[in-house]
Amino acid sequence: MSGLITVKDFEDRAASIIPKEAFDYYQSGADEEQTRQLNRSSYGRLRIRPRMLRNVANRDMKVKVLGEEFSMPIGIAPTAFQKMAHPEGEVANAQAAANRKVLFTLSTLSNSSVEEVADGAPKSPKWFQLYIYKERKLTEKLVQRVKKAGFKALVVTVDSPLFGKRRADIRNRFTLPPGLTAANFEGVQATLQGQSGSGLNEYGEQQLDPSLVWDDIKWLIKFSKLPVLVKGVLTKEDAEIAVSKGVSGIWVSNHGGRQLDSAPATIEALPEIVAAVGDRTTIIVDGGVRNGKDVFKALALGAHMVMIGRPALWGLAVDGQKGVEQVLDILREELDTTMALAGCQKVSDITRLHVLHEEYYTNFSVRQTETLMELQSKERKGWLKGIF
Ligand SMILES: Cc1cc2nc3c(=O)[nH]c(=O)nc-3n(C[C@H](O)[C@H](O)[C@H](O)COP(=O)(O)O)c2cc1C
Ligand SMILES: CCCCCCC(=O)C(=O)O
Repeated sequence: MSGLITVKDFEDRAASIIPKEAFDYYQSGADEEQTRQLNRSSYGRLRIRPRMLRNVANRDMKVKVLGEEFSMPIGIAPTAFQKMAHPEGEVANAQAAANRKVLFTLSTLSNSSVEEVADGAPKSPKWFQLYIYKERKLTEKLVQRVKKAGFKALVVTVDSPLFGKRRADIRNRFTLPPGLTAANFEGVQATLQGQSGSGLNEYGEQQLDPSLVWDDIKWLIKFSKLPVLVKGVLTKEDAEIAVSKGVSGIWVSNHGGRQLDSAPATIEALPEIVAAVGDRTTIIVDGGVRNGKDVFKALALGAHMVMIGRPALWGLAVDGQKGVEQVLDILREELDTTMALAGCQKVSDITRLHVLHEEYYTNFSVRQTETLMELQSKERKGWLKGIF
């Protein structure tokens, strides 16, 4: 597609293609959308400290996460109901990920079933995002199917005992368009009603289990025998508990600002989590990532992999599988440029010292000079006291 050179270009084009009700569902955050906006603006407050003369002639973005190699540290986060963006939905998104050798995560609430995605994109490196249902047998059956279909890990979303109030969905009485279902289920679990407000809120209250506690994660690890990551962690306390229960990774997320409004931006929450458990487990982050500089900043603050949610939906809406590939290519090229200009040849060259909060430059003081010196000795391990 010509003329589309940024993720924002894809978003604007998608807005003119997708029906309003679906675009509102994809775009919206909870309540006043403070957290959704903060996810973006917080990246803008971070500065990259570039290093010079580092021989960046040959650059390499490959990373290994949970033993699997990916072509770059950018993957696709789970988003529900992708056939509202394009008739090929999740299969096209997963195939784009396979073609670019990046991680794809399928939502429990997909319009294509786990089997359809596994058959349609057999080479896609894929994880499965799990919502735990009140009817536990339903979850158990689904996990068995996920394993059989070849998904490599489970990502349990822990920020959704119920769904945040997305005002546009309430006003639109959001429900799935005719012909689309939650394809992993049959019967009542496959449909959304939207009787008195948003069908999502009604469905969540009826179906999902709000009584979950950390021991349920232990149960899932034992029962599934798959690596389990927890998605939606925003504090070092929860990160510590998660690691003590045996998870294989922490996915720092505020659900794209769609759950608790006033929660911190994920790039603000990341440093305390990295400082607490970053040397013991895999750290993934998502939320507001829209260009290669954002990815670089998240890696500098200690993430091992950075995920995109809405940008893949915009790519899908604009041109199906090819559109997602183009969005991934834009981000890859931008990260590559950022690495070169910041003096990094490979991902492991990106260190904690490559990123500082704007206050370091705009509000310079002795205290902050000391902080920088402290940082120099700790490199990636420490988090920036007094600046965040
Ligand atoms: C339309 C939409 C649907 C989503 N569906 C799910 C879902 O089914 N499960 C889940 O864990 N997170 C879901 N998320 C959250 C994403 O996985 C991810 O955390 C978020 O989109 C990242 O922020 P970004 O969109 O700014 O990149 C959804 C987000 C959006 C925008
Ligand atoms: C329970 C039906 C709602 C699907 C929610 C998918 C999701 O996580 C979202 O943010 O939307």
